[in-house]
Amino acid sequence: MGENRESQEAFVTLATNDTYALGCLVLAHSLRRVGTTRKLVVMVSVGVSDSVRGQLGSVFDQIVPVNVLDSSDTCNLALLGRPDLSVTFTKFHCWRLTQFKKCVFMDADTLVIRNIDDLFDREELSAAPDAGWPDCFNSGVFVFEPSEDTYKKLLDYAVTAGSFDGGDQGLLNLFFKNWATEDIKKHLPFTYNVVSQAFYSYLPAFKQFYDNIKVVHFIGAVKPWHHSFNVTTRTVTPLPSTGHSQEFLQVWWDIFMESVQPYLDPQLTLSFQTQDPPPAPPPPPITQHPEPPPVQETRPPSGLDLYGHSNTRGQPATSMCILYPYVPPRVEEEEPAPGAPSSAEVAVPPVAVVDVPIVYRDYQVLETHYSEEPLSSVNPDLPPAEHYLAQGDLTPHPTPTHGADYRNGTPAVQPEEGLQGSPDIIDNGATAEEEEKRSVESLSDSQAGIVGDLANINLQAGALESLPKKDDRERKLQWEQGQADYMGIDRFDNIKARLDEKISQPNSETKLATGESETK
Ligand SMILES: O=c1ccn([C@@H]2O[C@H](COP(=O)(O)OP(=O)(O)O[C@H]3O[C@H](CO)[C@@H](O)[C@H](O)[C@H]3O)[C@@H](O)[C@H]2O)c(=O)[nH]1
Ligand SMILES: [Mn+2]
Repeated sequence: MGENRESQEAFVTLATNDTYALGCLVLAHSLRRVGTTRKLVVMVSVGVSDSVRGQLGSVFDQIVPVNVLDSSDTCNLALLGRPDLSVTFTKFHCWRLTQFKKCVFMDADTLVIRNIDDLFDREELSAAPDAGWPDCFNSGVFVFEPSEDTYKKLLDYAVTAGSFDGGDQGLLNLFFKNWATEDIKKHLPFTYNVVSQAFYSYLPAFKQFYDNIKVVHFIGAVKPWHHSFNVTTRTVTPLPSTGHSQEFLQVWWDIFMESVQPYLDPQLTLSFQTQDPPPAPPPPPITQHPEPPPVQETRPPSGLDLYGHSNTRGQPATSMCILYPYVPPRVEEEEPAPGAPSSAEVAVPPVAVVDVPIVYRDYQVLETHYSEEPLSSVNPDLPPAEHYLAQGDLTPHPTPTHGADYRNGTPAVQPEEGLQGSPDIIDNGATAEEEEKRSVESLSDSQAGIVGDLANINLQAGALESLPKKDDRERKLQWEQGQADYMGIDRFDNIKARLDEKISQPNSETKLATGESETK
């Protein structure tokens, strides 16, 4: 493979704000770790601060500024009447990277587990099937050939045809409409874009092909950076009902903690805080932009609910609270004074809250087959959400496992270890239940943004579980028809627990248990 070819091919990603840029940083480091020989390019819009751009520059070969809506472009002028599609079209700017012959676009919420440079042997438009509708491709990973002409055609098409899902994926699937039937070589194996639903929708396949997984894609409204991370146990606590796999969340966080977090500009972190800022950490090793730009006050506007979070589910959402944890840079621990609590004993809660527009479809599993009520309306007969918060009912069955240890050069994923069930004891001696309670109690109002939202989800789930149970056979039938009760008995953590149980008994038949938990 000539060096020339390698310099003409690139992985491309996109961030329109600092939060997604964190994802881009982890993605780029994951690509470097598997030894890619291709260029890394990130497209950024004005929403990405100078400070974060500086950090992007340390791992990407090129940072390409793009406009969300460029009024100097005649095609884009037509789009001014369609602000809903503006972020969508930002992705299409990748076709303008004509300094490259071939590229692979990757969403900021993807994570590379194994080398995927062989993708450059594929043609435009190659992509993997979408788990939700396999005759469509998922637009989180795709091979394309940059061309101004294609870019213009895409925009023209967008203005006339529009996108059936309001996002780029709907539009790209209409534009490349022969993908499903024309050329099987353009169907990437699913292992090049394993979306989170796969972890619970087809567990035997997940287990069978686990070793081949090359790219994990954390689709949906809840992203890896929304989770909280315990600096003592160095484990991430999965949020319920996202479908994200614990072990891949852990891989994401291991990379974040190792290669991204220590270099974040502390002033940037502080500028996002709304309440109770923690003591300022020492300056990070890299500060490329000593004067960060002024960042808008992000205190939640009035009119939001108890948790400072607008409950807009079911309506086109305009903003949500996004959390990412403040974790102090790793410093050599001094001997703690005898009896004094070590700072490392306390789980560091998330503190940052920023407003981020949501224009993408919400994959969070919110549908239910029991309730007629839209989930956005909370049942007034139920206890208030604080009741559930007080009971620590947010993460019912955390199953901490340890992910890959890149630092020791061990493989990115160790399937046997990862797939085995994990003890319910967290490293520091607390039981999972205690740990969970403590982490919930330690949340301040500002931090409760997304947690409050998830509390509402659980509130619904709690209500559903108290309803009379449906006939088992009927439910099994529903499962087979793809109508699993994701909010209740078929919740991801329930299924995972059952799977763990099966796996820990290797001779027993592994099957999807959809009925009552079996008696043994
Ligand atoms: O405010 C935003 C939103 C999105 N993005 C970028 O756009 C990508 C797509 O958004 P994402 O939140 O990852 O969407 P998904 O949850 O993955 O949802 C699906 O639907 C999207 C819209 O059709 C497609 O872009 C995705 O590839 C597809 O997986 C992100 O990864 C980022 O690179 C931003 O930079 N800022
Ligand atoms: Mn995505």
